[in-house]
Amino acid sequence: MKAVSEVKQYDVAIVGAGPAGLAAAHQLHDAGKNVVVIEKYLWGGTCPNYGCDPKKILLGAVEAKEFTEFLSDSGIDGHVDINWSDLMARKNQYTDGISTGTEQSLTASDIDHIAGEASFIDEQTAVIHRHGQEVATVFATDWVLAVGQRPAQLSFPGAELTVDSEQFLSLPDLPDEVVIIGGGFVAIEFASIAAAAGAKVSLVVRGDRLLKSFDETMVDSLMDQLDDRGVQMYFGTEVTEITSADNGLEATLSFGNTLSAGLIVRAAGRVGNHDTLALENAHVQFSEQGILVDHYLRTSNPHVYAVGDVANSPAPKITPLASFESQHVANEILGEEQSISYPARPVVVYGTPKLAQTGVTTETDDTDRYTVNDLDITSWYTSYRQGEPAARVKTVINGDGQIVGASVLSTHADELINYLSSAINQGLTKEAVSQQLTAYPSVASDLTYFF
Ligand SMILES: Cc1cc2nc3c(=O)[nH]c(=O)nc-3n(C[C@H](O)[C@H](O)[C@H](O)COP(=O)(O)OP(=O)(O)OC[C@H]3O[C@@H](n4cnc5c(N)ncnc54)[C@H](O)[C@@H]3O)c2cc1C
Ligand SMILES: NC(=O)c1ccc[n+]([C@@H]2O[C@H](COP(=O)([O-])OP(=O)(O)OC[C@H]3O[C@@H](n4cnc5c(N)ncnc54)[C@H](O)[C@@H]3O)[C@@H](O)[C@H]2O)c1
Repeated sequence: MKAVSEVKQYDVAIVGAGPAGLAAAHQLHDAGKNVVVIEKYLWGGTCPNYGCDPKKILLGAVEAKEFTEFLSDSGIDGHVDINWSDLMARKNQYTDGISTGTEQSLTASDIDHIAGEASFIDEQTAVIHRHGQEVATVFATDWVLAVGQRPAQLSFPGAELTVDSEQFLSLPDLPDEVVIIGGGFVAIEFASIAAAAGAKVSLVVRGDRLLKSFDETMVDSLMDQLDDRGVQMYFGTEVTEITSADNGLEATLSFGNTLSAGLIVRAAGRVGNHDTLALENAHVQFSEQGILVDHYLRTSNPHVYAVGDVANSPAPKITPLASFESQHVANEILGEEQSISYPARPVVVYGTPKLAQTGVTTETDDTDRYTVNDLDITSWYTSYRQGEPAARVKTVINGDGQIVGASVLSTHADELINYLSSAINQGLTKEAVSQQLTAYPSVASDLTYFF
């Protein structure tokens, strides 16, 4: 076996300093464990550096513009434009300090951390490489793998001319014409931002609909809104080639026609970073969907757990779930043996408008157990006040009158879905919700009338 650097010994080694890795690191350290965190790129991971947070900063300007347009000729005169480079500067001002600040907070908390890429050499030992050099060897009693995902590559000729989500969120200029490949979260969020910022946006979607995990009728309502905002959608088609043209790029679609674009964004799903870890040396099994875990989030190696985006667990790959899984594993390492059970989880697509869902699907056809209410709330006070062009809520109520599921389409869907998730997790009936005191008029005061 190749000689390794001096072996550092820990109770727990955590690979990946995103929301998942950091949550476990702080919890285990606070409980007295000797912990190390290993990160190969930016401290803080995807969400604050090149995911959720920068995206929602861009959306801040989009919402301000939309709110102005909603009241155009109804109290607001004039036109608002998004200045992309100023907006990007504002975003950079936020993200530039994230990685350093996160590392500083590990130092301040006295948590050992190593910059570099971890790969296993046996069941409990990994070497850490930085810029091709071996910088450390780590042995730990337990390992938490929280290495996340990266954008999937595409393999047609010219695919290297596309940009991924991280590059989109740092674009110095936004071209006039943008093609986005994909029909999931990233594609819709970026289409909403680019269209509001003035680009002509085309979505190229391989399947026959957007957002397969959401209620189809709600997705149809979202599509109508995207259509009204000028987003062109091509379904059942793929990009088969991209070539450089005089003024930019040209994408050829599988049904033969071409789209010109200054920018082509690859938003065709994400793949796990487990392939960076030499998992075979640790006898940790994985599939294309990520690291295989049981109900305790344990891998095939009893010393190794996997959490967050890289775990092939049944949870959606979003930040709150990454932290939730991580806290669960930290509790297990601290001696609390319990299989994981997920509460109702709010999932939001930050488009224009936002689409959110939680709990039992509003597409349920189990009429013996559930009643589904479907309300167009566009004319309700909250939407009317802001001139919102479309708003809709669906709720699922069980036989005991408890709220068990919901879908919301609205500029306020991110807030409403939190209230609804909270009601579901507390087992509240519709009567109990109507007895809650809320400020009036407010988004929350509409809740009483949803059921
Ligand atoms: C564009 C975009 C927008 C998003 N928006 C939202 C949103 O609005 N809301 C939401 O809830 N979720 C959102 N997500 C998803 C969210 O970012 C992820 O669910 C979350 O970051 C997962 O956390 P994690 O810790 O599992 O992985 P990550 O945050 O990806 O962290 C994993 C870390 O591991 C590191 N790493 C990888 N391999 C190694 C190795 N071998 N050695 C050392 N380090 C390694 C990586 O560099 C990375 O820093 C978004 C994602 C994207 C891409
Ligand atoms: N608001 C949020 O919480 C948020 C935002 C962004 C991302 N995320 C997370 O990141 C994950 C990844 O997002 P995503 O949008 O990249 O993936 P996704 O899995 O949501 O969607 C991928 C889409 O690309 C399509 N596709 C795949 N290959 C294609 C091809 N060759 N041509 C055309 N279309 C193709 C798929 O049919 C699908 O519609 C999400 O599942 C979610 O977990 C969450």
